[in-house]
Formats: sequence, structure tokens, C-alpha cells
Amino acid sequence: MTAKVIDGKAFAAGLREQIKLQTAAMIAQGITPGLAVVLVGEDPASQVYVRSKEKQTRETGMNSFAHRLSAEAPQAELLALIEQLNNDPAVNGILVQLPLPAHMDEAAVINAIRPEKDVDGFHILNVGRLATGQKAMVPCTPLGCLMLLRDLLGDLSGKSAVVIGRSNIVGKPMAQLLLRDSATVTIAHSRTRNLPELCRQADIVVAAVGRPNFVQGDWIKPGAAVVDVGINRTDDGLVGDVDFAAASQIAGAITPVPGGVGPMTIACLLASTLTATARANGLPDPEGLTP
Ligand SMILES: NC(=O)C1=CN([C@@H]2O[C@H](COP(=O)(O)OP(=O)(O)OC[C@H]3O[C@@H](n4cnc5c(N)ncnc54)[C@H](OP(=O)(O)O)[C@@H]3O)[C@@H](O)[C@H]2O)C=CC1
Ligand SMILES: Nc1nc(=O)c2c([nH]1)NC[C@@H]1CN(c3ccc(C(=O)N[C@@H](CCC(=O)O)C(=O)O)cc3)C=[N+]21
Ligand SMILES: [Mg+2]
Repeated sequence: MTAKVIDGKAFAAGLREQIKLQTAAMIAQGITPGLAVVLVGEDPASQVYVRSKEKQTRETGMNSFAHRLSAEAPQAELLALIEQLNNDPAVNGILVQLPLPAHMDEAAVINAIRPEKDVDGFHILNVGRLATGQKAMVPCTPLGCLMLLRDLLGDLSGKSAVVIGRSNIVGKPMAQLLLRDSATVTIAHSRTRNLPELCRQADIVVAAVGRPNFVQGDWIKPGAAVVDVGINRTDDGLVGDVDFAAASQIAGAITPVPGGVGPMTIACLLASTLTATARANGLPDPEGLTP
């Protein structure tokens, strides 16, 4: 059997078209959504992502505000910038690119963002809202994965899902979203004992590990949906966390790397910026862009 290769790049392009239309409708009402992206330091990969975010933000008709701080900037300088953005009515969304330099306290920085403008969904209030089933800003990567899975499978109710990875930015919120859709969710991590067996029972496997080709083909249940979040730079180029060649012989559907989850992350960031703008202006949530 050969899996359907899920075209995240095309799905994301379609999403951006919808966002563009809804942004135009908002601009016609005198409201232009604005996204501020803050980059601390000169990490080359982060610079690439930030440039890509700025470009796509502008292409959808939103305002993009970029702020760059040196790797040595004191945390107080970053907190002062966040406070300025919190109070700027033209800024509806704030993203502070992670990771931050080691001298900064990531949680303190994230929690300084006004939760309504926290388009990453990393603020403690949004984490708690998601966990308790309240209206929240939802992390972009898991939201993108959820959209792909719903599009592929329809109702996720009763499906068994294994999420490999328990980070605050991918694994945990992914598990929360799947649980909210009534999937039966197992979260695996580096201390998990019987990972291949757990995966073999799963209708859905989401891999967010950060190890190239970690998930083996024979871990996959025939016909299962495999979502590969991993971004690993190797001598063979960019590869995911799943052994794609092997897994795509067995899975029902699989996301490629690149061209799978990555483009969805950025499209969902724009979707969340539109959602934040709508909520800030007392408008209904945008159609088809919230979980
Ligand atoms: N496509 C996209 O848009 C995005 C891609 N990424 C990519 O996704 C990947 C994961 O990112 P992130 O969540 O931040 O990574 P983290 O490093 O924060 O988390 C990795 C997780 O994998 C677990 N893990 C590590 N080794 C094993 C193992 N041998 N068996 C089982 N679990 C293991 C860790 O377990 P433990 O907790 O026990 O250490 C941890 O929970 C990375 O490749 C990253 O680049 C990230 C964000 C967005
Ligand atoms: N505050 C914050 N929010 C984030 O969402 C965030 C972050 N920090 N730090 C880094 C990670 C990583 N991340 C990616 C986004 C897009 C691609 C992406 O577009 N990937 C392309 C390939 C890009 C390439 O060629 O390098 C693809 O998979 O097709 C990947 C990874 C967001 N992150
Ligand atoms: Mg991490």
C-alpha cells in the first residue's frame, strides 16, 4: 500500500487565500490586522522563519511589524518592547521567536505578552484555557496538524492517537486539541517503554521529537494517519522525525517534510492574528480558522 501524501503546502496556500479575503473584509470596516514578530539574536534558521512570516503577513494584507534585538540585549529591554506592543492598538498579535538566548527567562517573557495578543498560544492563561475547554489562542503548529487531520479523517471522535513528544509548544497542546475532539490520546516521551507497540495500535501518530527518521515504518498500523512535525537539518537536507520512505509504504496518509506541517504553522499564525483582531474589535470569530 502506498500512503496518500498530505500536501500541507497546498492546504496552507488555500488557508491563506481565505485569510486574505477575510482580512480584506475587515480592512473595508476600517480595521487592519497587525502582527508584530520579535527576534532576539542572529540564529540563521530563526531569521529565515521570521522573514517568511513577514512576507506572508504582508501578502494577506495585514500589517507586519518586525523588531530585532541583539543576542546580548538585557531581558528588561525585551520586556519594555513587549509592553510597548501590548499597548499599541495597531498590533493585534505578538510573536516572540523561540528559543531565546540563555540569559532570558522564556516563561517570564511569554507571560508578559497580553494573552489576547498571544498568537502563539504560549501564555499560561491560554494554556489553561485550552486545557479547561475555554476559548483560547491555540498554538499554531498543533492547530495546523489538527486542521490536516480533520480534513483527512473528518470526525476524530474515538480514534486512537499517539503524540510523541511532550513539549509545551507542540506535544502537549497537540494532545489537548486531539482530546478536545474526543480522540483517545497517549502522550509518549523519552521515558516511554513500549513506543513501537503503542504506535502500532494508533489510528493517528503525531511525531514531534526532533530526531531524524526516528519513527520506523514497522511502528505504523496499516492505513494510519502519520503527521510529521519534525524539522531536522541533516547532510541529506531537511528531514522529518519519521522514516518517510518506509512509513509511506504502510500508512494511509502521511505528511512530508518539507511541505507538510511547516507551511501550516505559518498559515495558522496568520489565522490566529485574524482571530485576535476580530476578538479585539467585538467581531465574531473568523469562519473556518479557529479550532
Ligand atoms: N513544523 C513546524 O512548524 C515545527 C516543527 N518543530 C520541530 O518539531 C520537533 C519537536 O519540537 P519541540 O517539541 O520543540 O522539541 P523538544 O525538544 O522541546 O521536545 C522533544 C520531545 O521529544 C521527546 N523525545 C526525545 N527523544 C525521544 C525518544 N527517544 N523517544 C521518545 N520521545 C523522545 C522528548 O522527551 P522528554 O520530554 O522526555 O525529553 C520531548 O518531549 C523538532 O524537530 C522541531 O524542530 C517545532 C515547532 C514547529
Ligand atoms: N514563538 C515561536 N513560534 C513558533 O511557531 C516557532 C518558534 N517560536 N520557533 C521555531 C519553531 C519552528 N517553526 C517553524 C515554522 C515554519 C516552518 C516551515 O515553514 N517549514 C518548511 C520548510 C522551511 C525550510 O526550508 O527551512 C516546511 O516544513 O516545509 C518550520 C518550523 C515555528 N516555530
Ligand atoms: Mg523546544
